[in-house]
Amino acid sequence: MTAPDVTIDNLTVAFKRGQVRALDDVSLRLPAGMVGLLGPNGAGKTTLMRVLTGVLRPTSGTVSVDGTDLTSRAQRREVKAATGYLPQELGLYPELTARQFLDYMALLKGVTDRRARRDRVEEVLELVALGDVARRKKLKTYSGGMKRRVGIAQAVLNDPRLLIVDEPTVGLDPEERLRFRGLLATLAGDRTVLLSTHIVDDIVQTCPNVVVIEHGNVAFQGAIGDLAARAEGKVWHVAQPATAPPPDLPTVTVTPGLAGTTYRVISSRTPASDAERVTATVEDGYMALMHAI
Ligand SMILES: Nc1ncnc2c1ncn2[C@@H]1O[C@H](COP(=O)(O)OP(=O)(O)OP(=O)(O)O)[C@@H](O)[C@H]1O
Repeated sequence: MTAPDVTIDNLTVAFKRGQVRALDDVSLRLPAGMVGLLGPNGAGKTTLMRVLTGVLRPTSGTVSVDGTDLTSRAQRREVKAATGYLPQELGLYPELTARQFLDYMALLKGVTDRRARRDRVEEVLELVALGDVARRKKLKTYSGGMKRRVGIAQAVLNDPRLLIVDEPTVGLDPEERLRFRGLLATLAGDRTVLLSTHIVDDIVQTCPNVVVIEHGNVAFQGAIGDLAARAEGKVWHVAQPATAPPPDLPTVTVTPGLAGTTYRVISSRTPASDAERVTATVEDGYMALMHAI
């Protein structure tokens, strides 16, 4: 497999007869490997993912994976083959085992040959490390992390070039979260995995590249280190003897201590005479971007 080429050009998605522009003339190039997708609520992330999975047709613009135009009705079959999707809420059938469920999903995806289906289901179960349990147990007995792994297994049944994963670690305990992150990184290889999440740490730990969407526009696309660099020189620790925050400055963290509270704030100017400048993180970069500082 060569590195996939995911290209989005001048993508606009309008709702309500054009009154709402969920995406407004968005152009992006998604490289192979893991790409984080960040943005505040209502920014347009879900709309972008729905277009990329072929569920939603854009108002204008083009999206292609290895030359397959995802917005074309004529290429529907190719679109299905090119993309895999793990939505936030994937309906699993509680009375089925993972294997039975995946067999059914493979059938829906057009694998009609029984033996081919069985082989592929075994492969993906192996890939997500669910082999043994899946043989015996019904899905209703699975933990959150195991269910998420079944979700990923169904999304990669067709070995897609572009895998889209929406808020996958919400509700997982810390250990399950780490395991799941590891699984996504393994799957990335030379495909593109687009990971949408509000958990910046998930992106910091797994994604070399990141896209930030705000109000339907691309606010940032590039290397994760460059997003952090966006805030370099503008991150301060301000200690307050009382618990009143420094006025009007975006606050990244608040750390209570014996001598008072320390606020981590973003500011292009020294916010207080005793403020200490500190190294910027990705979260700081995101905050600086959102507040146009
Ligand atoms: N079917 C629709 N009809 C009308 N407006 C819509 C529709 N779908 C999305 N929108 C609007 O488009 C904008 C972008 O929505 P979208 O769901 O893509 O945001 P999001 O970034 O995924 O948000 P969240 O993080 O909360 O899931 C919002 O203003 C939303 O209200």
